[in-house]
This record gives sequence, structure tokens and C-alpha cells, in this order.
Amino acid sequence: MINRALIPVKALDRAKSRLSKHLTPNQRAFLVLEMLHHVICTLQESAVLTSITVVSPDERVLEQVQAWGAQALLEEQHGHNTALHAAALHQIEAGTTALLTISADLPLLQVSDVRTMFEQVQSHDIVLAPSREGTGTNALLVSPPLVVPYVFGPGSLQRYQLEAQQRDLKSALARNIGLALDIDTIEDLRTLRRYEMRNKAAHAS
Ligand SMILES: Nc1nc2c(ncn2[C@@H]2O[C@H](COP(=O)(O)OP(=O)(O)OP(=O)(O)O)[C@@H](O)[C@H]2O)c(=O)[nH]1
Ligand SMILES: C=C(OP(=O)(O)O)C(=O)O
Repeated sequence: MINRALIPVKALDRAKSRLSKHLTPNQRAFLVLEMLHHVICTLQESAVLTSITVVSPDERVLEQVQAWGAQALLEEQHGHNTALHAAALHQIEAGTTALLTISADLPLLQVSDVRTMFEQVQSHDIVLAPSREGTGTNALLVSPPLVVPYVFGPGSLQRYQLEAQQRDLKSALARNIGLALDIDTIEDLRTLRRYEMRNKAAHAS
């Protein structure tokens, strides 16, 4: 198996728009980079990936991720799904057998979450990590790459499940808070804070 990962990242000045009422543009850019760093480090620590590639139209993001040991791919075609499709074609050319596409905004992601998904893909064609409210998709692991098209956007979980069904593919869900809590809204930030406080208290006792 040659396992690789793709992380799509929006231009910093457009990212986290749902937090624009609560955070300044600089704070939002900082938050995006901090969460991205966490996701890259966790993927690296999982030791199951040959490479991690960040796909973004933003030169600042691409420069930064190379310093963190990830590969940088300039978004050739604009739009979340189109950019990912083009990036996945490169991964196929590079001999990738299993491709993880994962959001950059998962601050509670753990090494065990990543390893579990790769264990699941041994016996499934597609592994989906639902978002906390159960309609979005925070991570998608497919073997081979592009066995289903990219359909990220509102209601994507159901759409991926339908795409898999139509192709008679075996799919599995990966449910864990590390994969489920993506940060889009101020409520998500509050939830994150609650988990962090709980973890701190658990470590102190
Ligand atoms: N390269 C690329 N990545 C994208 C694009 N749209 C979203 N992403 C990334 O996909 C993941 C999920 O994105 P969203 O939650 O839809 O966008 P967001 O910027 O995080 O938040 P909102 O602006 O509030 O929607 C994040 O890692 C984003 O940076 C895009 O057009 N191009
Ligand atoms: C893009 C997605 O998520 P969100 O915009 O909710 O982060 C998705 O779940 O497909």
C-alpha cells in the first residue's frame, strides 16, 4: 500500500468566513495555520503515510507547510472539489493506492484516529469521517484514489454514501471526536474549549 494524504486549504483571507463576526482577519489566519499545523503533525506522527500534500491557492500557506515537512501543491483549478480532483490525479500518477483527504480544521485529531481509518480501509473501499452534526464529511479515505468523485459541500456525507452505493462499494464510518469536531462557528470554538478543559482536568487528577 502507498498511503498519501491531501489537505485542502482555502486562501487565508477567505478562510473561516463563518467566524468573521467574532475574529479579526489576522486571528482567523492564525487559527487556520495553527489547526493546519496540528493536522500535519498528527498525520506525520501516525507513521502510516508516504507523503502529506497541502493544496491551496495561497502562497503563504504553501511556503509555511513546506517548513513543516509537508508538500505544497498550488491549486490549479479553483474550487474545493475541482482543486482536489486535480491533486488526486497527481497522486494516482505517483502510484498512490490509498488516499486520505482531510480537513485542515480538526484541532482534536489524534494519531489513533488516523491509524483506525487506515485499518478500516483494509476491508473497505471508502472510509468516511462524519462531522459532529452528522451531515458533513471531515475526512475521506479511498482505495484506490478517485473511486468516488469529490462532492464536498453541504450534505456531503449522504452524497458520498450514495456515490459509494451506486458503485457497489463497501463503505465504513470513522466516528470519533478527533475527526468529528471541525471548527467553523463560534459554537465549535466553545465546544473545543470545553474538551480542552476536560482533558486538562483529567490529566491533573
Ligand atoms: N484548496 C481549497 N481548499 C478549500 C476550499 N474550500 C474549502 N477548503 C478547505 O476545505 C476544508 C473545509 O472547508 P470549509 O469548512 O468549507 O471552509 P472554511 O474556510 O474552513 O470555513 P467557511 O469559510 O466558514 O466555510 C478546510 O480545510 C478549507 O480550508 C477551496 O476552494 N480550495
Ligand atoms: C465542506 C464540508 O464541510 P464544512 O463546510 O461544514 O466544513 C463538507 O462537509 O463537505
